Amino acid sequence: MYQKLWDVMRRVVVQKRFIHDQVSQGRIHVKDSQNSLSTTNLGTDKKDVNELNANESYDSLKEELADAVTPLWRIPYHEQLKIKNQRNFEIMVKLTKRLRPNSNSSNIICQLKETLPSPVTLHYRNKNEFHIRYDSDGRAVVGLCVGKASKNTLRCITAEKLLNTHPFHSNVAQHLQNYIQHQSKWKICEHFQRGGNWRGLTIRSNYKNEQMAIVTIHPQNLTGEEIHSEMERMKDYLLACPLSNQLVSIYYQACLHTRCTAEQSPFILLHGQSHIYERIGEYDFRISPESFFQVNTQGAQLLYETVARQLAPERLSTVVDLCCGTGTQGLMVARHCRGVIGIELSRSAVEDARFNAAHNQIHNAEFFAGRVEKLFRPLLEQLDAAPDIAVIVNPSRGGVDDRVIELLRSNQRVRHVVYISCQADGLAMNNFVSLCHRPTRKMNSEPFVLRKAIPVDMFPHTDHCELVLSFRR
Ligand SMILES: C[S@@+](CC[C@H](N)C(=O)[O-])C[C@H]1O[C@@H](n2cnc3c(N)ncnc32)[C@H](O)[C@@H]1O
Repeated sequence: MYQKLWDVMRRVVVQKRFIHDQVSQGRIHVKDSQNSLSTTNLGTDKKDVNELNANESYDSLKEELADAVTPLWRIPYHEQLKIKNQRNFEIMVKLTKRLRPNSNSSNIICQLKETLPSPVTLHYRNKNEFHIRYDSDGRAVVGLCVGKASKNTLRCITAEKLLNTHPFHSNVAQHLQNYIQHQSKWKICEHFQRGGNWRGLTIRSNYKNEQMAIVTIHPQNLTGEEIHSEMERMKDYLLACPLSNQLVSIYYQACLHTRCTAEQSPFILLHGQSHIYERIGEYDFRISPESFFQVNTQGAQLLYETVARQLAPERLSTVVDLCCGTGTQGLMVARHCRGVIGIELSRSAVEDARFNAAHNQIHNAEFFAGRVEKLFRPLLEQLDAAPDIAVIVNPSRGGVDDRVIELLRSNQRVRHVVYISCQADGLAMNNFVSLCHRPTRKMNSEPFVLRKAIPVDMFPHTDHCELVLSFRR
């Protein structure tokens, strides 16, 4: 049943038919898109979802967006977790087959725990990246896109009905949309060569519901002064809207490409604070406009606690946090070990990490900006006196370069690696295989053994899940 459900998630049309069948057979309980919920037995999120959906209706566009962005939204949360359990089991079967081609598929390579549920299932995203496009009537929409430009089916739909999106974020998007529709002389930039300026809006928020808005525009041929005066007008408009007291920071970025780093094109502060601050447990973390931060803060706390338990660094261990972002994970174990060293590509995230260490009075953590595939070797050479090195690896979806895995395997003082993957059946699986395969002529060092896999659900209603893998030797 869950295998079927998994396939269904990927194809929305089939999804609806399948879920209809399952419901009529009483196997699963789904939310009715026209009105609250169709059955009882809803587990932990029953009350929230009931409250949320009462008297609400979804038009077909909103439903299409919900199906694309949150493909499990019709299924109660405890059923979603079963789907994720099954999915993670399949990932472990795949990994087992790659490492032991002759093995029986019911015998997976390590202990697989049940998926840890997200502490919050509704409106959990602390960041949304909205697009700005025209609708079929030529009106500006600040929302999320579904469909494909190549097939001429691309549409931008407002996100206020999405279960994972905070109403405050949709609120700011709505205000900007009103501004563009009724006040601005600028057009929307849908294709760089065809002119137009408005491109996107990113909203970040924290536990206090304070928000940072980052508006992305294409400068085209406008002068700096023309850009700045339009941005000032937009800022004044947003600050005159209801709930604008929550908008503690407004930036814009004039960007010539699909995405620009701060080095390519600076983020210009129009209003308020330069950063927002998020709290996880007893720690406060500063976040810059472009730094990575886990999108579900309470889920992140669960993830970091899970990783810390698996890593269990000793007093004399040095913890190396590869792809450390703003330093969150490493800083949360720093008090339990000799020291923490983080490597991260984004300069602004590294500046945040250094600030975060000082701000939380952690004095045994250092952070370096650069690529792990370049910086990890010299770092290990500097650590030649460290008795024990425990490594956290938390890269983007593509995993880390082979050279990083070779270094982990060839350094005998690395006895423990905890790898966090948001797409364990993608390229990252090559990393897991390389850590564990038996010695070859190219990599003849002692392999790691995968001891435990713990899925942590950071993304309710979607088909994504983090997987924490604990490797030892
Ligand atoms: C999934 S995030 C994890 C960040 C951090 N561990 C956390 O929990 O917030 C992945 C991070 O890897 C960084 N990154 C991607 N490729 C990298 C590379 N080659 N070298 C160093 N960092 C990289 C990204 O900038 C991003 O901050």
